[in-house]
Amino acid sequence: MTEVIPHNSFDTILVLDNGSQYTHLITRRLREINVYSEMLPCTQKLADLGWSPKGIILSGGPYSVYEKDAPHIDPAFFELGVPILGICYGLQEIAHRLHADNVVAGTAREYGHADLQATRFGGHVDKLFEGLEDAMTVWMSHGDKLCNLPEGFHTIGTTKNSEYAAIAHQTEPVYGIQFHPEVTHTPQGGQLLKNFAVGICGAQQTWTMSEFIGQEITRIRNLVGPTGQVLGAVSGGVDSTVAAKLMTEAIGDRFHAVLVDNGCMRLNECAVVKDVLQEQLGINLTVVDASEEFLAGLKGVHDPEQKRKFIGGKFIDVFEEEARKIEAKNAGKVEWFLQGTLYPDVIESISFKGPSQTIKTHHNVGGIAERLMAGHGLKLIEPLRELFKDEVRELGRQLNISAELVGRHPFPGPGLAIRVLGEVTKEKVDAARHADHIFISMIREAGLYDDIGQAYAALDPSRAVGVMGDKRVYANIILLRAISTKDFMTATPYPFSYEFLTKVSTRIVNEVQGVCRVAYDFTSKPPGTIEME
Ligand SMILES: Nc1ncnc2c1ncn2[C@@H]1O[C@H](COP(=O)(O)OP(=O)(O)OP(=O)(O)O)[C@@H](O)[C@H]1O
Ligand SMILES: O=c1[nH]c(=O)c2[nH+]cn([C@@H]3O[C@H](COP(=O)(O)O)[C@@H](O)[C@H]3O)c2[nH]1
Ligand SMILES: NC(=O)CC[C@H](N)C(=O)O
Ligand SMILES: [Mg+2]
Repeated sequence: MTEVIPHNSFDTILVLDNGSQYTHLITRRLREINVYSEMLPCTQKLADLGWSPKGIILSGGPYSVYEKDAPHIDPAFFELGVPILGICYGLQEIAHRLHADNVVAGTAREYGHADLQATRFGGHVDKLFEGLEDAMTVWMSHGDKLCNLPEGFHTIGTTKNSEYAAIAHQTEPVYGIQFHPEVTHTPQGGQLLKNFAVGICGAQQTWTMSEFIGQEITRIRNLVGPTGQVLGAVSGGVDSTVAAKLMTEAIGDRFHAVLVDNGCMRLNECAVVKDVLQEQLGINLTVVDASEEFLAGLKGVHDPEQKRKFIGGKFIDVFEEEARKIEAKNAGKVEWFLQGTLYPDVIESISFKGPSQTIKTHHNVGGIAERLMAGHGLKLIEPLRELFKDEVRELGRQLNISAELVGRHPFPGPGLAIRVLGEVTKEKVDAARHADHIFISMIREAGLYDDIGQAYAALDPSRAVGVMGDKRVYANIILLRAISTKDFMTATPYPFSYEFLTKVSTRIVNEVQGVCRVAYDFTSKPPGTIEME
């Protein structure tokens, strides 16, 4: 039986990655039009693929096709008979394989905006530009170019610098474009990709989260079998909650969720997560209060990396113990461990980084999985590994998870421990937690929450002098941080109004014990990071 995984049950466009920074965007753009797409490195052999793509896109890449060590696509893909679209390096690869002299280093590099003029020939050749205007704004990023029209092709588009900026084979569904349709700077790029995937490859636009739920539940049931038990760590964050709800839909109480209270959670967090996951979503959840163990172990530890190391290790200890308890209670072996891996993690681990560099292997959050897999022989189950974050959010909405939870700001596993600078004590965590609660509540009341990528209050244990009620005080400083970001890789400080920050500051100084100053962090990332430690 063919396994129920997306590329076996949805029409799939295969993207072969030649190392471009934008390859994942091709996959994104196709998914946005409900066409399922997967990315694999350009070193993929057709013989090892094991499934049938409806069409193939060859991405851009940093190499020059004529260089000695440049990567080349397995020729078998060209014999497969499915439509092929080459983008930038991909176009150059199509031209180069027909004749080595077809691609040369250009005299002028072309970066950024270019004006493309399309030419129509009739028949399938025109399908790539169907419905697009003849004069197109496109976005380029290349130094090499085609110096000859490859044999058997028509030129369907030219720019000032590139005589063969777009080509189509006269009889076969093979196309190549020098520009990047996947970036938003190519306004008609989305339509072009749709023309290729839907119009040329005939892919059905069936990739929706409601379709995915049904198929994924079937897949989980087949994988786990009629009696298998699955364990999963949940944080109350979006990914683990959505994954846990999906598991519960598939196998009910044979899925065991564990939330660890590490003593550094936000105000009422464990109670709220328990209420939402257990009472509202019907997830079989155990909350383990290990707060004292964590706080005891953090005593005297000042170094951020040592704090993280201790928390990560302790986390696994607590989790392993809980796994044994659950096994004892169920009088049966737990065979599976749930992990909320997302597609960007998968892409990160498989993208083509070049012949001389090793391709990074996929790493798991906190190492919980590795230790449980090694120690307990648990197998990994990753129901979100084909999904992007916005797809996970949509999946959450389809699974009736509240908009509030689905839109939650990320919260790091070590929690407030990395937001109390230096040594962590219960008093300092309490102060940071209280200030954080005031800040976030005021952000919500002001209607700003969904506009901000992430916000929190941290505690600087240095002391400053203040005067409160005519008395001299010598107390800690609260640091407020809020950022705007697309992907959490880069970020800018959120532009609150002066009035808003003043109000927050007044409340924190008045209400939080041991604090006499409030500062707002204006640092971007880079050079700052989002968390303090
Ligand atoms: N307090 C906790 N108890 C149990 N598991 C936890 C805890 N904190 C973190 N984890 C585990 O670590 C994983 C990594 O957290 P991560 O923040 O990447 O994802 P998330 O919390 O599910 O979602 P989000 O990215 O929206 O916060 C979680 O999915 C969960 O499995
Ligand atoms: O689960 C997590 N465990 C961690 O140890 C951790 N450290 C940082 N983060 C989150 O990652 C994003 C980027 O944070 P930085 O700019 O501080 O690296 C931000 O969203 C951070 O909150 C973590 N999440
Ligand atoms: N973006 C690309 O794919 C660039 C391809 C090739 N490295 C060039 O410079 O032309
Ligand atoms: Mg989280």
